[in-house]
Amino acid sequence: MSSTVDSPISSSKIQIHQLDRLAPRSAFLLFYAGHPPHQTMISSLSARHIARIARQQPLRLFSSQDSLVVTNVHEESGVAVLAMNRPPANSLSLELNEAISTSLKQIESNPKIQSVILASSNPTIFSAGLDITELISPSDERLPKFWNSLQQVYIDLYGSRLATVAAIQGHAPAAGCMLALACDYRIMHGGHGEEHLPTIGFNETQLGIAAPPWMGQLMVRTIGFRPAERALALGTLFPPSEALNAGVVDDVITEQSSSESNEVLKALLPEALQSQTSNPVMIKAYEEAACYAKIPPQARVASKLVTRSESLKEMQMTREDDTQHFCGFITHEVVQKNLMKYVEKMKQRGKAKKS
Ligand SMILES: CCCCC/C=C\C/C=C\C/C=C/C(=O)SCCNC(=O)CCNC(=O)[C@H](O)C(C)(C)COP(=O)(O)OP(=O)(O)OC[C@H]1O[C@@H](n2cnc3c(N)ncnc32)[C@H](O)[C@@H]1OP(=O)(O)O
Repeated sequence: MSSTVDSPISSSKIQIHQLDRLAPRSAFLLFYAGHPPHQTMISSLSARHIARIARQQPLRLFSSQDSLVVTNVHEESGVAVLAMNRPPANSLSLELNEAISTSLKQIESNPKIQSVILASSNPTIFSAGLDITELISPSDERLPKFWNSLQQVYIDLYGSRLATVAAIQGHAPAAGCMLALACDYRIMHGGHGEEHLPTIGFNETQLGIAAPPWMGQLMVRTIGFRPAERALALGTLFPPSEALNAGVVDDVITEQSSSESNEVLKALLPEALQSQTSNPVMIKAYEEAACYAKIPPQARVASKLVTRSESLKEMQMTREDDTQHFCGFITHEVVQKNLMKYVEKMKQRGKAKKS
């Protein structure tokens, strides 16, 4: 038996072949059909259940509005998109970190996909870094779990078999910058006039904390020892042209979106990103991702291992110590005070902006 399901989140259709007999592979099947499912929702539905609903009515696998991450794959070009979707700022909570890791693994499990674009559904913020509210008066149970989920995102992105391209539409401070630096290629939007320049960098010292060694080393490996040493100490947030000069990003796009939407992007982008089909950062990110996807994968992955395996091994070896340091540091009275002050300032700024 074969049936077709219209998905409310895209115009494409999911072919369901003899779904009743494919119980353990149902999530896979849907994923291969171009609809990477939201992990928790899919795992709570049995294949039999899905097949029954599919015969009766359009199947709502997940709503793009309440998914922390939205994804889509384009098998023809071997490119996928994974976009963070946690309003208002894509700040990294435990749940967002887990969603990024899970979705990346799902995309990796499709052998037809060779590249992924890491993007944001927010046109002005790539990611605001760690969700600072996770750091204030945290519970003993959640804090290490939270930090572990961030370490895991780094390991998954930095060590991915996929070529990873960061489409940085807007701000990317601290752990937001880490996400971008863990990718293979970074394209940043040049901003809309001098007053609205997005920035990228490790600004931790400005918050009274220091980037952990693996994050600091990521910057060192990206821009070199001396510039990284200075940027880390000062907590420098680079505007686009400075980020390009320093090598924090590989490309800066200054042109405005055209009125014509790009046909491949229409097929590639998840619904939450359909407004970005004429966005020059997305277009460039797709071109770059498609270019990587054409390289023989074994050779591409082997070359990535040459530059990344040592630091990944080191990360695995020091992971537990890193978690202990982080939890000890964050729960220190002085650090807590600094963080509270910082959040207070952030809220005041938000209020002032709204009034
Ligand atoms: C050896 C021992 C090692 C120990 C290591 C110890 C610690 C290391 C720690 C960690 C490394 C990583 C750290 C981090 O990532 S900390 C987070 C750093 N991020 C920031 O400082 C960014 C703060 N945000 C901003 O600057 C701005 O919001 C922005 C991103 C530039 C966007 O500006 P914009 O004007 O467009 O938006 P708003 O400012 O109005 O923000 C919208 C909305 O989002 C809320 N928000 C923003 N950022 C965060 C955040 N990081 N966490 C939680 N919430 C955030 C903001 O409050 C607004 O909310 P509102 O309710 O007012 O709408």
